[in-house]
Amino acid sequence: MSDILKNCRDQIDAIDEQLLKLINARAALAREIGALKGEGPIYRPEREAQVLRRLLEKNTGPLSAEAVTSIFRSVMSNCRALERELAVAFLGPQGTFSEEAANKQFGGLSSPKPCISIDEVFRMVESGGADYAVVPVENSTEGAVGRTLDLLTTTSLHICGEITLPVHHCLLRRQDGNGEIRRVYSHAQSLGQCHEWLNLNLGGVERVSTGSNAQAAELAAQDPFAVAIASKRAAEIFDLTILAENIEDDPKNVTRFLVLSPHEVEPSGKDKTSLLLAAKNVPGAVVSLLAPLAQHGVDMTKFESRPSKLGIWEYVFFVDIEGHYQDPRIAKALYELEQCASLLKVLGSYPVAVI
Ligand SMILES: O=C(O)C(=O)C[C@]1(C(=O)O)C=C[C@@H](O)C=C1
Repeated sequence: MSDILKNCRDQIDAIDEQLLKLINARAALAREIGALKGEGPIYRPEREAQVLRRLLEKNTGPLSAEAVTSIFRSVMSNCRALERELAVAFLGPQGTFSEEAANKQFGGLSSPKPCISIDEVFRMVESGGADYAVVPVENSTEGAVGRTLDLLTTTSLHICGEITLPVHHCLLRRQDGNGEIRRVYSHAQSLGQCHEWLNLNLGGVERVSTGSNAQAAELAAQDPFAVAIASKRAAEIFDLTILAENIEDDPKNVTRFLVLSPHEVEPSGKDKTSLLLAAKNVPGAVVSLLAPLAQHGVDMTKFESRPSKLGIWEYVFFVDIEGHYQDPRIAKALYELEQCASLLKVLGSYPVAVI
């Protein structure tokens, strides 16, 4: 071993010892905080967002912003686990993008609860079978996830966080598969996100939609004439060969997920509020819904309409605004909005996603 290499490694050993002491000192403080929380929630998304934002401001590299957030999410996850383990429900099975999103937000999952449907994810948390739910809400190519929006209208849970996940799809096949491809399995959203690529490369092949991409990978693992569109992680789990990578039509394909729980979240300094609105059945009512937001200078980041289940050609609106419902300016705008809407439900205020 060269002297330079030995010297670098000796320095790394010394730094690791310091890091170990410091991380344990941090963990001991987190445990102390845990004891102060009593019956209150252990996971504080607003505090975690503040910790990450502060570190990103201070980061001078060479570690990237992504690396710093990933390391510190894992540190906080381990500190949190000393306070109490959290059960997180998501659309399973293992290997879905929902699992990846949940892992990202919580810095690893000590008690994962994969569910068979989005309905089941909501139910799991509503019935106390899990502490948090992670559900997809919209994709940059395919738009809203209708089932999630519908369930948000009736749930008692609050949105307490958002996760943005770049989504890259792979074409997967059994290791021993060769010859004719007769079927391509994937979730309908993913088939849509790879529509052009499929037209160009697998034009005549039947497209079969499945409950999840992971299920598609599982089916392809049993079918020598099939391929699946799923993640790299699904390829590992189901022992499949990657025939092609990044086959999504838009290379900037991103899915946004929501985190839900029975608890509300305190302001973090950079928050979003999601609202469910319905307009009165009079001319100009939809336009008047937007007036209080404009008057108070509240920025809207999303406006999505969805057929209401109550009547034909009646709609509800999902609106995201910048700010926390406890901010006096937002509170005023919401009060005025309530006067002109036939329905206003605050679905939750939560920190804007950190990377
Ligand atoms: O500040 C707290 O409330 C903590 O419990 C500490 C800590 C952390 O490790 O920094 C852990 C869990 C919470 O979600 C937020 C932050």
